[in-house]
Amino acid sequence: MVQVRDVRQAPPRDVVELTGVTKVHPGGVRALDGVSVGFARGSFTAVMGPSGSGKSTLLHCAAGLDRPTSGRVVLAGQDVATLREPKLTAVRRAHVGFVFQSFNLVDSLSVWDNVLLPQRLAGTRPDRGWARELLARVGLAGREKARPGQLSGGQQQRVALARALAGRPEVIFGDEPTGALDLTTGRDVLALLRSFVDELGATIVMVTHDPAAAAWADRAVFLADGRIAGELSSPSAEQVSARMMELTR
Ligand SMILES: Nc1ncnc2c1ncn2[C@@H]1O[C@H](COP(=O)(O)OP(=O)(O)OP(=O)(O)O)[C@@H](O)[C@H]1O
Repeated sequence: MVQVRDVRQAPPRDVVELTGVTKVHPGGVRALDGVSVGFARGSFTAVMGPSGSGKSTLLHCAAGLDRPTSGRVVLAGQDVATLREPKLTAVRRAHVGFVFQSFNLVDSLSVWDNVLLPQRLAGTRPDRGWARELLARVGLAGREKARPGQLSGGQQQRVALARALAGRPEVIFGDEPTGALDLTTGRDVLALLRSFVDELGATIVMVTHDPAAAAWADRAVFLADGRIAGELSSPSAEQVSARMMELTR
């Protein structure tokens, strides 16, 4: 019998979907081994796992920064695993926002120009009203003219958060976004990420080593030896720590 899906009960569409993704790095390291995982629109996912388990490789493949050896990566409706440059860069610029551990702001540009830079690179007209709203939301209204070097680490990361969302991307990837921040500042950044999801409908995928950071997510996905090793929904820091202990045993 042909199954017809009832669209009224359709689950939220995955913004990013990896199917059977394997990545063998130069030198023969199999960093990902048949990974299948999806990230639903409007969700916040933490990707966790022991050192060397493939978290960064997963993030890079999911974001179209790296190409898998085999498998499919559908991002915003396109299989980025097979796209060639410059189309791949164009898709990434149009649909993906990034937040890194080391902020990655351009020191020679003002806060304002940093926030608008991805849209300018993508060749789209920056939405200045939205950028202003985002800077206010992250607590930096009035600091548009400052240079990154004049700001604290927490403030720089908040500029990066506004930048990540300024182009209204389909998904924001975070690579240890709180890794360089102290506890309180890191918590502020996580609260902002949470509010982006809850209040603005953003989709966030964040690699982290920190169980307390993962507890801000709707879901924690675990990797071990390049494979999915389970997940937790609405995880607590204690549950995440316990799972990590099992994986590193
Ligand atoms: N560019 C590369 N060339 C060769 N090997 C690589 C490359 N990048 C990653 N690897 C290897 O792939 C495996 C997975 O690395 P990856 O950085 O994805 O793991 P990770 O879980 O993010 O680690 P960590 O938590 O230490 O950052 C490791 O064995 C690593 O040494």
